[in-house]
Order: sequence, then C-alpha cells, then structure tokens
Amino acid sequence: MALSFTDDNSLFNFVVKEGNGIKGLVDSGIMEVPPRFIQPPDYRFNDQQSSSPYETMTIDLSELDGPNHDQVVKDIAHAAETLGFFQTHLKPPLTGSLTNQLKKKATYLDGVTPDPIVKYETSFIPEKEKNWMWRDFLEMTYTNDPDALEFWPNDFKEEVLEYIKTSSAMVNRLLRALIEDLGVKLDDSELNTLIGVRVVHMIFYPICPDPDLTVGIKRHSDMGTLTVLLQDDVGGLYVRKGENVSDGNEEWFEVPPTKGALVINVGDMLQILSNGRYKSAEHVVRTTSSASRVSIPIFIAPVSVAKIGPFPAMVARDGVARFKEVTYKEYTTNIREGPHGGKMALQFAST
Ligand SMILES: O=C(O)CCC(=O)C(=O)O
Ligand SMILES: [Fe+2]
Repeated sequence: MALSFTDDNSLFNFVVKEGNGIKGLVDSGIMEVPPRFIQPPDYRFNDQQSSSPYETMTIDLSELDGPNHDQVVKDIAHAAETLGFFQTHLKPPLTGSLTNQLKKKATYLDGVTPDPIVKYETSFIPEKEKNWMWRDFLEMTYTNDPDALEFWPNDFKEEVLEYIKTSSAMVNRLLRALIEDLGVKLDDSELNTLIGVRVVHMIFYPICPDPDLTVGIKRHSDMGTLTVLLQDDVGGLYVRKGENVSDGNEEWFEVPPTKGALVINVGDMLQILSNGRYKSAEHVVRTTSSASRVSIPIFIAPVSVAKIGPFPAMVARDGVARFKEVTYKEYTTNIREGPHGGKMALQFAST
C-alpha cells in the first residue's frame, strides 16, 4: 500500500530527515499530493498562463571575436535589458549527456555522504517554508579542482567540472560584453570579484500526481550575477516578460528546450550593478504528470564580501542611484531570512 503523508511530521521525517526526497515519495506510489506541497492559488502555475510561444533568442558567442562583434554585443545587451533570458550554444563534447546521466542516476541521498561542498536538498528551506516545491537537488559548490575531484560524486564530477569551466569562460566574455555596452571599464580583478562564486544544482523534478496544485520552483529571480542552465528535453521553465507587480496582465513564455543550447539569465546582482538597465528575469518551473525533468543550473555570483552597488558611471548618467550598496552576503542572508518570491528580494537593495 502506498504511504500517505497527511501530517507534516511524518512527511518531514520521510522527505528531509531520512533523505528520501520527493523522489522517494513518488517511488512509494503516492497517488495524491500531500497537503504541504499544495500551493496557494496565486503561486500555482500552469501552461495556460503562458502566451504565444517564445521566439528563442539564440546568440552565437563565438561571433564576439569576429567582424560582427559590435552587433553581438548589442544583441546580448538587448536580451539582458528586455527579457533577461537568452540561449547560446555550448560546443561539444558537453551537450545532452550530463542530463541523461542525471536522469538515470537521480537519487536523493542514496549512497553518497554529503560534505561541506556537496549538499542534498529539497524545496528551498523546508524547515521554514509553508508550501514546499516539487523538486530534489544536489548542490555542488566549486572551490578548486582538487576539492571537486575529491568530494563531488564520482558519477558526475568530471563532466560537471568541464561544464563549469566551459561556462565560466563563456560567462566571463558575456559579462565583459554587457559591461562594455554600459560604457563601464573594469579591470580583471574587479570582474573576477563579480563571478568568483560558482554553485551547481543538479535538479530532479519527479513526475507529480497533480501538477495544477504544485510548482517545481516558485516564481523567483536568481540572486547572483548570471546563471547558466542546461535543461533536458521535457520543458517547463517559464520566464516572465516585464516586471510590473501584479498588473493583471502578466505575460509568460516557455524557454523551449533546444538541443545543445544553454540558457543564460540575468541575476539580481547584475540588475543592481547596471542601476536597473539589465533586468534579472523572473521565472518559474511547472510540474508535470507525464515525465520527470532534470536541469543543471550554474549560479555565478560575486564573492560574499563583495560590495555590490550601481556602477558610479551609471548613477552619474541616470542622475539617480536606484539601488544602495549591499554585500552579496547581506543580500543572500536577506533572501533566506526575509521576504522573497517573485522579484521581492530586490526591494531589500532598492533606494
Ligand atoms: O529548472 C529550471 O529550469 C530552472 C531552475 C531555477 O530557476 C533555479 O534553480 O533557480
Ligand atoms: Fe532560477
């Protein structure tokens, strides 16, 4: 008989403490969504909320080195100013194999001992959240190559390292282009401070008995500088166009799975640095009853002590500082402890 989890204690024990995750719930044969996962109506998301298919903006970054440099910089900046999302190609050998491997192996806690740079998690902060999200994930923090090779799970460590390296090089060029378009000059060490932290999430979204009631990830924007994301072919990531709070006219687009492509999105730190010209993208992940999904974001963020505020040149040009200076650590602490969801967290740094 399938287990039932109508009381929060037994659910918490099974999912979090014993480390079975949501995958464990689904594998146990649950037929209904336990109450803890049911989102209030305003937080639910289904694909009827998405408008016309999103015309994917795919940018070929290799053209940054060629005669089209100026045009490519403009395209990148335009994407960052409008939707805050675009896609780009990652050269072989790393394309779909990592997501396929993750799908085959997806486990929550089985068989690997967590250590300081590897964590098994579910939802966002299950101890505090009223309504849990329908996802399990493995968090791997990059410190250096020897640590990664020693502590990360054997099944993935080499490929994830390669993914991080390829993506970091790309993000470095991308950020240079975005900053170039602002007319701001940074030296290498200033730039490196903004992309000094790299955290990988290997996310597993199990199939869900009632997708209308749940979300894979709630509406949010990413807190760092830029996020790079590899998704499998299931789909379910939606991005919001525009950011006016609840004007009743929200438009959402699905970011379509595209073979060999990486999704890039702007994080809150880049919105602050650019004094609001670049927009961190609000996005959401729905659940489905037909297929489990995997995605592998790399969150690229400033080092925790970095003081993040609008570039002085932007403030001078705009005549106003739209954000105050905060350290990245203060910002992330506020997200964990204060109000978040949608783009609420940015208000913490707003003037
Ligand atoms: O799974 C996805 O496509 C998006 C994941 C995401 O938004 C996040 O982890 O912040
Ligand atoms: Fe995200």
